[in-house]
Amino acid sequence: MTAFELPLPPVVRVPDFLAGHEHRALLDWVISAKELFRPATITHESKVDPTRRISLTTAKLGGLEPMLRERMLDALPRLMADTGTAGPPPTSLELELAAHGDGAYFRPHTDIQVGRGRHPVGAKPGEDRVLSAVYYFHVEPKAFSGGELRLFSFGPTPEDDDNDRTHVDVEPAQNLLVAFPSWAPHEVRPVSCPGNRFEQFRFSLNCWYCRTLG
Ligand SMILES: O=C(O)CCC(=O)C(=O)O
Ligand SMILES: [Fe+2]
Repeated sequence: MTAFELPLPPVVRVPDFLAGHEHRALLDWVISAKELFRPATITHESKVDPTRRISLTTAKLGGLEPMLRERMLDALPRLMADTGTAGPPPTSLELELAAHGDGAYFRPHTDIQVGRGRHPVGAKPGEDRVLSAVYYFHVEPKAFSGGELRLFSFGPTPEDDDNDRTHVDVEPAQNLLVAFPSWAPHEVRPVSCPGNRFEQFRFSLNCWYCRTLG
């Protein structure tokens, strides 16, 4: 039973984000670029820690990078408005591809450091992440289950499964863009992908909109 209904961070969903041919080109490219993916490190720590995160990532987007940057910049005014993000617009973008296979997950975390001893973790020196956006795509028929993006209510980042903590789950649906403030605690729920074939993984494009914070 949920003891308290705590406020959730704002989350924006943009269905059918890319045009059909753009979505297909990205999927084809990622499948062909399997060798570029490496075990993911924890956000701005250079170590791989499978107790906290199991997934594959690459910052290499090939020839699709200019198109993807343009789409993400086009979406920015709507994402800022709908998440209630005030202040000057972000000054740079950080892009990364992720592939979650069988048994993959990313335990609860925030995409920027918060609290004592924090330092900026944005794309350029001094910049911080302001908004986090994730674009989901996969082959049809979909071969994985789970992998929901779980956003938690305000409060400390949960250490472990905390079923009492108010949360909202977003299904990583085909061609969906989701955005939320980078300070919001969230996780990727465990993925099941029988056969563990790379082309059937849960694919995503992570985008962080960055600027210096006052
Ligand atoms: O793939 C997702 O749904 C979120 C990924 C994430 O939280 C991250 O890479 O920081
Ligand atoms: Fe994250």
